[in-house]
Amino acid sequence: MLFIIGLGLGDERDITVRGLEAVKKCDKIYIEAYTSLLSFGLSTDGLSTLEKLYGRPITLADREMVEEKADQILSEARESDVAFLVVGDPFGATTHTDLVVRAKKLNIQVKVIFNASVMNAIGICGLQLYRYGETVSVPFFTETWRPDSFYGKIKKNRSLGLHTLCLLDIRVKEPTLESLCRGRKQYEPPRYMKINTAIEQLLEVEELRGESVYNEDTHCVGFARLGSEDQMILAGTMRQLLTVDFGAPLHCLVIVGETHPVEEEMLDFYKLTDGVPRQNDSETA
Ligand SMILES: C[S@@+](CC[C@H](N)C(=O)[O-])C[C@H]1O[C@@H](n2cnc3c(N)ncnc32)[C@H](O)[C@@H]1O
Repeated sequence: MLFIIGLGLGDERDITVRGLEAVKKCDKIYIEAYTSLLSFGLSTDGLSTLEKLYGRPITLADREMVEEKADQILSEARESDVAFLVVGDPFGATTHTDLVVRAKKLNIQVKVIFNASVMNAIGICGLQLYRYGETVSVPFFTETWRPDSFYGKIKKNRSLGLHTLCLLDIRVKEPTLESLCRGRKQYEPPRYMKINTAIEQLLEVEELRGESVYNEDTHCVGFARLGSEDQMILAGTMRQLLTVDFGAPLHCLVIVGETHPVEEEMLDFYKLTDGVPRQNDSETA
């Protein structure tokens, strides 16, 4: 049996009771480590807090492993109970449907155990989840690659008065250009996009495309480390948020659409007034 288990957003204590029970009875445990940040952490003694909690070793499944060695995970799941852990929810933002489809085609039983996702945690700012349009991803721009497909989607959402969740790029285990040329893999240090970079890139694209989809005065909400004790949530214009230090990753950004008075009332608590938020939200984590 293949158990696909959501770990939630904060730390190792956010696994559900049902999830923990499943992990404890599995013969092998993998953790997906490329679409989210392990604030759950691999500690310096080499044993992660998760491994301590479960009393079991965990294999880090990076993108290469999940994409190239899924067969190994699946053949183990055919013979025994295997846990595949995902930070957040297994089907929140990053869908692990590929693994599920492959398992089902091989007649391997799959059990999914849900958890909180960034997709619902953003509800804390008061913007109603059912008033969002399509979620977009903002990739890191390079000198030669500046993809802007998010722009059309944001335009559509805004034309309908809907909010837009922007998920920000994560670069983990990216091979260096040099190593690709030499055929021997070496990796860039991990990079997590900050809200400031995302806003810079969004404004750059607006400048280039010029379709007046948003501008520096457009209202947004920035979120950092949702679900952690020190989560940070601030509402302000793009200009205001551009200079805020949101601290350590992970970050995401919401571009606010048309608001209902009830949404406004809640959002007000997170608004920057004279550069200072009315409320620090860490106590609600
Ligand atoms: C591809 S999604 C992974 C979603 C995860 N499976 C879930 O259900 O939450 C990763 C992106 O979501 C956003 N994100 C994930 N966790 C976050 C958190 N705790 N606080 C703020 N943003 C977060 C970041 O923009 C990050 O790059």
